[in-house]
Amino acid sequence: MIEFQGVSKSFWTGTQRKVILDRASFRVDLGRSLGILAPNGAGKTTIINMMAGLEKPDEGVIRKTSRVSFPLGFMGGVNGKQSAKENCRYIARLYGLDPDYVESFCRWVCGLGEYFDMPISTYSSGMRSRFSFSLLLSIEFDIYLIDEGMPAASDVEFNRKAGNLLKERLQNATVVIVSHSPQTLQKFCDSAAVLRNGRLYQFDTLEEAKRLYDYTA
Ligand SMILES: Nc1ncnc2c1ncn2[C@@H]1O[C@H](COP(=O)(O)OP(=O)(O)OP(=O)(O)O)[C@@H](O)[C@H]1O
Repeated sequence: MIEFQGVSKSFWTGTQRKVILDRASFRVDLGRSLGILAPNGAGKTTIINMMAGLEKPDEGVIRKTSRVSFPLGFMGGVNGKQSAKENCRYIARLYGLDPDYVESFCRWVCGLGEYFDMPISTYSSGMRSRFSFSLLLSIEFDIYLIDEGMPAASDVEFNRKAGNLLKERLQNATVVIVSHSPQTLQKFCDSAAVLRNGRLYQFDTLEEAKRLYDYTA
């Protein structure tokens, strides 16, 4: 479970305050995947980062009682001077997992060939996405955080393999996915919310969320 209690977050732009959340309270329960709809710049990435613990609220409390993933595509914990092999073995140790297992799983999923043993700084953005996706899938979390705005991998074979693995993983896990597109959320979510004017409006169905989203778009 992830619970936001009276959480506020805003940024000062130099001329005005950009409000992302204004004393918002909501929770994400295990087994009930949540899709958050919001237009560009509304604060989707900021909310995902707060759930991951990468960004702090200005006020309020964020409580977590489950294993929550880093956001899909997050490369902050990866050392660009080292190879995918070295990085995934290191991260496996941080999570108390078997480095041999994590290495062979990632090597198989991301399909980078000899680049898996070369420094990450030599990868294209698509190759980085493939590596970070495989790393996320190699670790079992209760709640997976997905920001649809992150750079995507364009390799068809990889997308098929990773998509199937993600679907399998989500049978026993919960996902929080943020997107500006209702179609993306349809595939994953049991409930939906709309982020608007600092508030998160939660709905039982995506249809209801879409109505508010379309109305305010
Ligand atoms: N550190 C910061 N300082 C100032 N403004 C920021 C900062 N981080 C984010 N913002 C602003 O807060 C708003 C929300 O940013 P965020 O990246 O969370 O939006 P988003 O909904 O994910 O956008 P997109 O759909 O374009 O990915 C934007 O207007 C952004 O410019």
